[in-house]
Amino acid sequence: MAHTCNPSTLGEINFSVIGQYVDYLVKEQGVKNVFVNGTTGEGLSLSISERRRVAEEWVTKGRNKLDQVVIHVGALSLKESQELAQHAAEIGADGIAVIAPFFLKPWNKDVLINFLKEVAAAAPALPFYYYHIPALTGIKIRAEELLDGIQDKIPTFQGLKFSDTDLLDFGQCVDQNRQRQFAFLFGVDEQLLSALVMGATGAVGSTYNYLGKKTNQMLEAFEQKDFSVALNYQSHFLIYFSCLGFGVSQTKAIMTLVSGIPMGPPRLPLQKASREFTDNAEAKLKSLNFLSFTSLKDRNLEACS
Ligand SMILES: CC(=O)N[C@H](C=O)[C@@H](O)[C@H](O)[C@H](O)CO
Ligand SMILES: CC(=O)C(=O)O
Repeated sequence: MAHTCNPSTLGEINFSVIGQYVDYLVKEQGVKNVFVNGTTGEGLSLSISERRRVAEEWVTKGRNKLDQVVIHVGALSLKESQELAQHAAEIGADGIAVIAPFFLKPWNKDVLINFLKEVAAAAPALPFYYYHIPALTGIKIRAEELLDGIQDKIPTFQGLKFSDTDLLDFGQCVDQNRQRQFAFLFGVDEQLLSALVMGATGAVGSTYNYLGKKTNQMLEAFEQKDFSVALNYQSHFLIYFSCLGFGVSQTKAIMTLVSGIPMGPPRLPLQKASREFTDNAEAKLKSLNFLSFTSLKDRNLEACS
């Protein structure tokens, strides 16, 4: 996530909370891998210099605490994407991820691969992940098709972050690459259990910021083949939380309530979650015994220093 800390409409980034955020994820949520400057972090709404600084902060503060820091370096400009990829390598990140460029669009698989290949080549020693998120990019090229022969073009290809509800496509990606050691990271948190059944090897998502511990319990139950317990986690928490709303603004508000770390509002064109949403979320979280910080809401959401 980016920590945009207002009063101004620009939503400046509050870099100073990143260290605290790392500690919270590791100690309170049992989350030791982070995906920086993606959707939740509003990576595409940040300037290149902001993206560089956020990445540096996560890598620095995460040293000896986090296992992996993967930086999303996708951009509309190939040149900017390459600059960010090279930067990620220089600062010692563990991997890079890229979405499809979404204004002037790659119209088929080969064109998309050509773009990704040029970005990957700017960081030839870093594992490369394709970030498939068609609902936001508008690029509907199936992941299964994209993966076919991808290592010939992108030798550093390491895996996929699959943020789409098409479990058939996801299952085919897994099935057709069985011999390869790819990471199949699933990104629709509400469907994670189904994706595990289809062969997901991990998950990347916004809700793990505050549901990391619960999700780890679900993964554990799945591992133990205790499917009714796993299903209970999936339905109880994620379906419950989806009533609250899962947009980027809402995630920041929920995360502030749950963690006590001021995430601040998002940057335009996103808008801060409404007061009504926050009050409702606070009441629901309280009823679930989710809040360790019950009376800090106003301070956390409004005041940032
Ligand atoms: C569109 C979006 O933000 N997708 C995230 C990951 O990619 C997910 O983690 C969702 O936020 C999550 O599944 C809640 O809908
Ligand atoms: C949630 C997620 O995966 C992202 O922020 O990109």
